[in-house]
Amino acid sequence: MTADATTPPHAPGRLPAVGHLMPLLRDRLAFMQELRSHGDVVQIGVGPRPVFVVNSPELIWEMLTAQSANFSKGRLFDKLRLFGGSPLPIAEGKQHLQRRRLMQPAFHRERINSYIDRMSTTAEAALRTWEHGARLDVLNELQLITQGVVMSLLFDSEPARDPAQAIMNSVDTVFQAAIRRTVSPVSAWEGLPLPGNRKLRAANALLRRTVGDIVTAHRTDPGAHDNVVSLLLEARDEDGRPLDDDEILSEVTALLAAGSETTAVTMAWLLHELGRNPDIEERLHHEVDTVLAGDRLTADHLPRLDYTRRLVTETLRLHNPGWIVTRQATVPVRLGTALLPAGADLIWSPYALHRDPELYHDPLRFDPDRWLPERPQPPRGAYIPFGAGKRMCIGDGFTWAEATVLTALIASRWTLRHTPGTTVRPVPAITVHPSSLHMVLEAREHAAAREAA
Ligand code: HEM
Repeated sequence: MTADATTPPHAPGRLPAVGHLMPLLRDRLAFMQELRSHGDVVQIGVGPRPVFVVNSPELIWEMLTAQSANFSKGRLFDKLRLFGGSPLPIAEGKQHLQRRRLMQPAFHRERINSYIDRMSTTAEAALRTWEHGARLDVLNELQLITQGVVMSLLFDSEPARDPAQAIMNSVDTVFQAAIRRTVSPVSAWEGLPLPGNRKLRAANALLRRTVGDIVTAHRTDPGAHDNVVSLLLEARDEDGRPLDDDEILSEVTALLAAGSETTAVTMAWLLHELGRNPDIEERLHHEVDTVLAGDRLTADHLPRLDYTRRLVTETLRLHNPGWIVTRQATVPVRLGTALLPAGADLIWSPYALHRDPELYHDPLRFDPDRWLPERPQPPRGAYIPFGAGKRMCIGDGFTWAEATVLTALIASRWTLRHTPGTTVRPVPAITVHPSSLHMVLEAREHAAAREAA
């Protein structure tokens, strides 16, 4: 270690015993963004617990790639064990590698192309229920759609709307409990029979029952399916051992949780931006009308939906669903000039990174054209909506396809208008979701007729 390596500085405003709990409770997102100005790695206090926030893109990249062996997933993921077991997002070491290898085939590019038809069918069924003039709870609706899409990947089928809503509410309850426990400085209350803990147990029981029924149905007729559950049922580890029901259940529940909320939130922000940027919406409509030309959307259309993809790229920058990703140092480490002891808790924030004014010109402006190839691109590590390295999101290709399909299908038929006087705020829970986002549906043929009149 060289002489200039030191313990990172404390962020200003730390109070005895509570640390930076006040700004974290008051406005977590503003606090995380403000930390950048205090250094590449900054120390904050979550109550008495020190946490190191990594702000520089080079060091985040280094932590996730070259030095990834020195870190475990950390506190947030530990709390996500509430979903049960040690599925892929939580598994460590050899177990992680084995599970990743096992699941990877389900996420190969060719497989994803084969899902596009299922994605369209699921989305179109939901869009057929939309009515001109109706006021839509955008996030809830998109959660149901994206959950349906992930279910079709996992099981080839979707539950009816009521069970789907119940599953979604349960996932939400577990997520909320995990984030509360991550930012809470004490954990003594976690095992007490409090209303929140009882609700958590009920939510978990419902998830395990519903998903368990589907797994059992697959077991009784294993050859009848070609999906992630059948892949997991056929899998064997190095010793030829199959996964047991609990392991399958926790993998499936984790994919359901990781894969629906994130994409739903991204799509909700995208529709919010379209609603307040009519010029961007018009360009999207033009592209979708030209490329689809009234045909059913297929995998062949996707590479030609250029503007749509830039729109998704920009949404994943400005409105990245992740505001906190955790790690824990398993050995003493050095990141840049920061020396961190073994056991140190670290976090990085995709949300704050993607809004860093040193990395992006006019960072708060929603501008899909900043991703035109002729424009200067941000440096390595500055745009990592899906993380990086061996723990990078396994669902990245799936998400690009799904978000492009959903955007194109919605834009080909619908315009969503904000209701006058609405203000939409970002709420940092497990993802950064929009506060209440209700929009009015306008069928495009009605909008065209209105403009012509
Ligand atoms: C907008 C959509 C999404 C975003 C922004 C997102 C983001 C992320 C990020 C940042 C990580 C890495 C976390 C870390 O480094 O600790 C991750 C991991 C993961 N994601 Fe996603 N994700 C999205 C969609 C999906 C989908 C659709 C699926 C599956 C259907 C999925 C499944 C997973 C899994 C299983 C992991 C753990 C991978 C591993 O540890 O090997 N995600 N995601």
